[in-house]
Amino acid sequence: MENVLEIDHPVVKRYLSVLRDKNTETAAFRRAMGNIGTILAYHALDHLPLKEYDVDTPIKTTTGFKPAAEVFVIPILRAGLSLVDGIISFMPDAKVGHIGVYRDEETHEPVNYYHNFPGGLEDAYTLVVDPMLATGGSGSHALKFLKENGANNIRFVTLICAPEGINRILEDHPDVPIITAAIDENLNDNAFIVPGLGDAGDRYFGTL
Ligand SMILES: O=P(O)(O)OC[C@H]1O[C@H](OP(=O)(O)OP(=O)(O)O)[C@H](O)[C@@H]1O
Ligand SMILES: O=c1cc[nH]c(=O)[nH]1
Ligand SMILES: [Mg+2]
Repeated sequence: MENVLEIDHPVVKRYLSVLRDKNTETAAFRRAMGNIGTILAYHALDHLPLKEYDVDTPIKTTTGFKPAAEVFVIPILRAGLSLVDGIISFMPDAKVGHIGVYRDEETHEPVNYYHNFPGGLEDAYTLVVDPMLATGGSGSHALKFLKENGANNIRFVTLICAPEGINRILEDHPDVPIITAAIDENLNDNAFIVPGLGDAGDRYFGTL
C-alpha cells in the first residue's frame, strides 16, 4: 500500500507476539514496547534529511552528517507514551511534545484534553506516535490539530493498525506516511482491533 510501511522482520514478529499475549505481565509488556519502539523509529527516520559538515578524525578531515531538521516525537496520550522511550533511545536529541486525546467509550469519538508542543513545528520532522490505530479517529484528529499548529512534515508511527484506521488516515491525511509493525484483520463491535492486543494504555500502565 502506497504511503504505508508494514515492517516485516522476525524480531518484530517475536515482540508483537509477546505484546499480543494476554498472559504477558506488565514488566515484559513494557520491555517489548520499548524494544519495538526503537525498531519503529529506525524505519520512521529512514528519510530524515541530512546536512554535511567536516569531521576531523585522528587521521584526516572527512564528511560527517547531521539532521537538517529537528526531530519532534509527539505521543498521543496516554498509550503513545509507551513507545517514546524506545524512540528516543534511538534518537536521543529528539524533542518530545504531547497531545492528549482519548476515545469516548460510547461514541468512539476523539476528545482532545491537553497539548504541549516544542516551538518550531513548521520546520521539524515530526513523528506522531500511538501504538493503536483503530477507527483512526484519534490519529486523524491529532494530525489535524498538529497541522493547525504549523506541523507540515509528519509521519504516523503505530504498532498495530486496523484497515479501517489506515484508510481513515490515508483519506484525511494523504501527506502523512504510516509506519507500522502489523496490519490486523478488522475492528470488533467495541471498535477494538482484532486480534490486536487489547487496551494498550491499560496494559502498559497496569491500569486494567
Ligand atoms: O483509532 P481510534 O478508534 O481513535 O482508537 C485508538 C485510540 O484508542 C486508544 O487510546 P484510548 O482512548 O484508550 O486512551 P488512552 O491512551 O488514554 O488509554 C489508542 O491509544 C488510540 O489513541
Ligand atoms: O484495540 C484497541 C483499540 C483502541 N485502543 C486500544 O488500546 N486498543
Ligand atoms: Mg486506552
